[in-house]
Amino acid sequence: MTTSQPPLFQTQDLCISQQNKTLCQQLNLTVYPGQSIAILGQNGSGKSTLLHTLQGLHQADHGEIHLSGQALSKWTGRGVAQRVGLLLQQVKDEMPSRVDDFAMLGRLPHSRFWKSDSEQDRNIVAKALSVTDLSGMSARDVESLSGGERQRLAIAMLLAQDPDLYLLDEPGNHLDIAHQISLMTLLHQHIKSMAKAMIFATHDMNLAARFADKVLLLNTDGSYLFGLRDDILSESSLSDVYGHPVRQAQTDTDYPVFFPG
Ligand SMILES: Nc1ncnc2c1ncn2[C@@H]1O[C@H](COP(=O)(O)OP(=O)(O)OP(=O)(O)O)[C@@H](O)[C@H]1O
Repeated sequence: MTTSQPPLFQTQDLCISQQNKTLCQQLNLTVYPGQSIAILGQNGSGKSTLLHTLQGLHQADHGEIHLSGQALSKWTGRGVAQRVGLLLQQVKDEMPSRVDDFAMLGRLPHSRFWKSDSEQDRNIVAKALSVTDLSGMSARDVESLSGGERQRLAIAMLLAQDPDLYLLDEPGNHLDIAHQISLMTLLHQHIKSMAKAMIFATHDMNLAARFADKVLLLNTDGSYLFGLRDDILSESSLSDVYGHPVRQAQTDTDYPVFFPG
């Protein structure tokens, strides 16, 4: 991780609400290339709404969002789609489509409408399907996939999109532990080696502890804690944010491990 480069992404005094319910007050986030940020908070605390706001899908009440030094509102939709990718928590019902054609949709922000898929596009999609363990299913219909396979396909499409900033809403949803760890490791290594960044919302304290450099704890009143993982994650801060006791396990891992008390 380097902080000598300019930030990839920044929010200044961001305030977000839904139907008059305050979700985020005066949020100041700075994300540098190579950084991984986890968002933790109770159900309904605003994790998904925040991710949607960071991609421009939800309008903030107040504050600024900057992507690569320019206000998000100044980028074209295509410019945002080339730079920011969002993994939704719930994938809407897909149209009937082959798995590889569906993953190819990730290349849309980079393609010219009068050109068909290039060999480079096809190679990128083939690689995305391979690393998500879907190569053997590329000719299958999306509708025939299991929940975990659909989640891997959504991640494959995102990898094909190749954004600078990955916004991931519950990336571990539906995944068995082997795929959870392998895909989070893959994304983590990818953003480190390619100077990209990711912000992921999760209910898994241990995915956050293992894969985040920084953590945002969102409280239900819109207040928050944000900082380096080891400054933020503790038995008391997690117990406070969840309203339930959380204990830290004694382990020899280089990341903390927590469990509900
Ligand atoms: N379109 C909407 N209209 C009205 N209220 C909404 C809408 N979308 C979200 N909300 C409300 O905003 C609050 C935050 O929702 P959000 O989905 O961002 O929370 P979350 O932290 O991601 O929750 P979870 O952990 O359950 O996924 C919730 O109270 C939710 O009911």
